[in-house]
Amino acid sequence: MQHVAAAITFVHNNKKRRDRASFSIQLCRHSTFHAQMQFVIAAVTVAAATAAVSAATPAALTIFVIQVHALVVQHVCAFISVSCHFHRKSSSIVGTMGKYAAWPGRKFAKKLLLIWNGHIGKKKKTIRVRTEDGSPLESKVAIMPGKTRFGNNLDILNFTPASVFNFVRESTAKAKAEEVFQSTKLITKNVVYELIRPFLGDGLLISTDHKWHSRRKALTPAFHFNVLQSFLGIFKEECKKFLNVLEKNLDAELELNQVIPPFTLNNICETALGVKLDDMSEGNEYRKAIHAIEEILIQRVCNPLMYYNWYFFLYGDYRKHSQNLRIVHDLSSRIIERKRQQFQQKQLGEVDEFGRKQRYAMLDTLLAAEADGQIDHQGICDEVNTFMFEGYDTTSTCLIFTLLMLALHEDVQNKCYEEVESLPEDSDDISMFQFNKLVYLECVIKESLRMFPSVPFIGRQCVEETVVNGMVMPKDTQISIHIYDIMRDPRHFPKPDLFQPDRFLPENTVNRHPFAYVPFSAGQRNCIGQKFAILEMKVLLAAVIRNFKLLPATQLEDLTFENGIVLRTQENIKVKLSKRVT
Ligand code: HEM
Repeated sequence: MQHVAAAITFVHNNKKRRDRASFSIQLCRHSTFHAQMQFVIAAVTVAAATAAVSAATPAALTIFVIQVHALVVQHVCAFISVSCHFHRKSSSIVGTMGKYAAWPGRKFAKKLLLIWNGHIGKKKKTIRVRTEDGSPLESKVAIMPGKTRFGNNLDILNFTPASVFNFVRESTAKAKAEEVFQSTKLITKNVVYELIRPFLGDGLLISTDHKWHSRRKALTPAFHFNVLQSFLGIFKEECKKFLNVLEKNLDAELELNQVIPPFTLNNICETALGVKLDDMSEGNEYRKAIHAIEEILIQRVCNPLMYYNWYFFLYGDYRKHSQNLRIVHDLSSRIIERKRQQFQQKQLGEVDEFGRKQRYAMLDTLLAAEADGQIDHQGICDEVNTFMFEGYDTTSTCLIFTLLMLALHEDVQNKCYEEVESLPEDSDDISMFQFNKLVYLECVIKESLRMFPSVPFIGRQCVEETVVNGMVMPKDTQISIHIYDIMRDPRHFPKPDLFQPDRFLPENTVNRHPFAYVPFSAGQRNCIGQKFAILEMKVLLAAVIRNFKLLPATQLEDLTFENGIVLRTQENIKVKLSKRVT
């Protein structure tokens, strides 16, 4: 039986859970005992809070989350939504309540508010996002109108992974995203990333400040052209295995979500980490665990009360989360151990036999840094987890969508076929240079990433007061950047919902704004693995197109998009294959 549980949620927007908290009310459907427990807790808190709010002045209602959406400013057509957590601090409510000393529930409500807002009363000033020139905020940004007197908090009732995706998209407005990308102050990730921290630790994706700077500097050479070139043989070998899988699925409907991920996981493990996965079951278990972790993450995003670790521990899927974390962390530990043994046997030198400075793959680089005392074991684990995840799921997603689009657009597929036909017959003879010259295939990958970016939304937060787009954003303001919508802006990509790889032909990109196309993000925190990804995908796509004709089995209209760590669809994506006769 389904229960409707009302939960008052309090989303803190800084680590210390201090002021500028956002406050939202959410109803969630559950059928478990936990839901009943939530209901009891929630019923009490709702009653107390409602009483507190109605007892206080209407000004008290200013505790709420407003999604502030920046309007267009000047020439850039990026989209950005700045989720500014507006409120008047709980302390002001408590203060206002002083006038209602006679109200019997006052003490209880005050206590509740104090619990919610840990360090209440330390600062008396309310800090809000404001415009630099003093004009009304609405003149600079689009503020999502709330449907109730609680602002837009109640508008997110019954969130699901699919509705989160749509809500985030609807709340988008035009503004300059380049200021966010370019800002040296805005390199810290926002509160949502804290939910991935148990999985990825303080690796390159999540870390910030000095740690991020030094790791990024150390790891950049591990993705140098020469290193990538040394990976080519591995990509080709894995590709041969993949083609064998396809051979077995001729004329049947092929579920891309099943066959692509093992290919990209093997690739990242064998190249960047330098370790071959022992058997298929090792990889399967890892992928299943990642999926489970992602599902739990989304549950937490859908119910902000779950942001609290204690609440998640008591009422969330904490145990399932821990079990799956153990699986992924065990695999990465085994990988590090295997590599460490190899590393100790063959200490890596500073220069090669020709006296040139050697460049190492990613895990070798980290082990060398460990030997120099620059990183500890935990640091290596965090980076390995980050690279395994980032390097596998993102490229899988892109390959799945690219193969789907090729199946749906026969003309595009034929043009790609013409291009790849010119490559040497034996794939072992194809050089990196020849892969780089597959210009049209690259346009196809880019167009697919434009329409279906593997990472649709990213986030930042202000660690100090920051001015962006004429808005003064106080410390802890949460910012989400809508990569998905940036790249569907008709001013830069006319008819954005049409798949047109020609948009990326060199002659058509000359005047495009540098921040109009950002599937790998932009600025300092852009993707370190983008060249790796493009090369890996080209190797696979060229081989598939040369050997098979792709036919549609899934239509775009069949798909329901969902929010995940990467872009997800509720349905598996399928294509059909027929062997090309040469
Ligand atoms: C189609 C493939 C890929 C896409 C679309 C993609 C996209 C992105 C995006 C949008 C970011 C910024 C994330 C943020 O700001 O929160 C990012 C960061 C990152 N990506 Fe990728 N990525 C891809 C492939 C890869 C691969 C293959 C690797 C590793 C080999 C990788 C490793 C990373 C890392 C470590 C970061 C964090 C970089 C930093 O903050 O310094 N990515 N990626």
